[in-house]
Amino acid sequence: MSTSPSLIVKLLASSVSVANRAGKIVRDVMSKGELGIVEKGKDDYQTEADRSAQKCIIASLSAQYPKINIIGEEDNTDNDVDFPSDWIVTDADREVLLLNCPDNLKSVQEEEIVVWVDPLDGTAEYTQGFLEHVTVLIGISVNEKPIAGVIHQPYYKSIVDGEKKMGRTIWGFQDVGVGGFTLAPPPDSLIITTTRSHSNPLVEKALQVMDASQILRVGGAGYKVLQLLEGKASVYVFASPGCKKWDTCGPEAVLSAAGGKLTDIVGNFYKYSATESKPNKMGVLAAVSEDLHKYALSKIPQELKEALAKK
Ligand SMILES: Nc1ncnc2c1ncn2[C@@H]1O[C@H](COP(=O)(O)O)[C@@H](O)[C@H]1OP(=O)(O)O
Ligand SMILES: [Mg+2]
Ligand SMILES: [Mg+2]
Ligand SMILES: [Mg+2]
Repeated sequence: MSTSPSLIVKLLASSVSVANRAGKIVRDVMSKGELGIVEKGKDDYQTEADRSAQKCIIASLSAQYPKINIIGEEDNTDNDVDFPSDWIVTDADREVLLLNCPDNLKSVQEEEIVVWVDPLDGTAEYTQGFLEHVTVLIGISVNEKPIAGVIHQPYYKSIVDGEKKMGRTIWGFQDVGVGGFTLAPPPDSLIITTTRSHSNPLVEKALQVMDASQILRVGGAGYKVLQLLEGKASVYVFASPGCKKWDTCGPEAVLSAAGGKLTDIVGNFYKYSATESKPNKMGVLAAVSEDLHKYALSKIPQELKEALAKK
């Protein structure tokens, strides 16, 4: 007997489709060459791609799910100003629509959902030409927890049925699994992934204590979590307050659906209700397995935890 998909399954399927569209906007702005860079703060930029992709995502999801609380990174996006009608996406990914919803999420109502949107994660890298690091992030949370999420990579190149394809969309769903890529085991030696554009002495201290065989410095929270999922890195360490809820909600949902764990640097989970403060003040510690997360956490000295708490 077939039943109609639950609200959460539909929302995840819509998020996959709209992330694809937002990714095309990100590529189109870059090919036009007019980035329209605005400096929001120190080492903190916004481009026309961030603004437009956010309009596309929020307008599309709020048209279909009017009672969901959707929180996007960019706050000066003139949502009322006209934009192309093809930015409103009402398609839903067909494969995701076929997923079975876990019993505990079957009756979730729109009012109980908070969606965190990072229309372009890795803006610094986008403006500097490190396009592979760029992702579009959509995180779906219920009862403060990320339960499903999407990481779209607009510049991922592949060949599908003999044709070149640009972009891929990875999704994760609690108790269901992940899709859109092939999950790989962690590397044999300890490889850390961390920031390339927001480092400081505390970030460097946390890297030193890990005794890693290699440190990868790449942009974006989404891309670093992808590196964990694809076996390119073992642990993601960022002992600094710069990330916010929209940076981690989607990636955390995908990582935990794959059996991994993302917390702050002292091992506490972040909470994703709409009333939570936006900054992830205590940094990020993530790994593709509980064991690796535990190991990395055991390496962080007490002084470092205290120094970050004082920031
Ligand atoms: N100091 C900061 N100011 C603004 N955003 C930050 C800062 N540190 C981190 N971020 C956000 O977290 C993401 C991951 O950080 P990093 O690449 O440094 O590891 C960044 O791409 C950026 O998201 P965004 O590009 O969406 O603004
Ligand atoms: Mg930003
Ligand atoms: Mg971001
Ligand atoms: Mg962003």
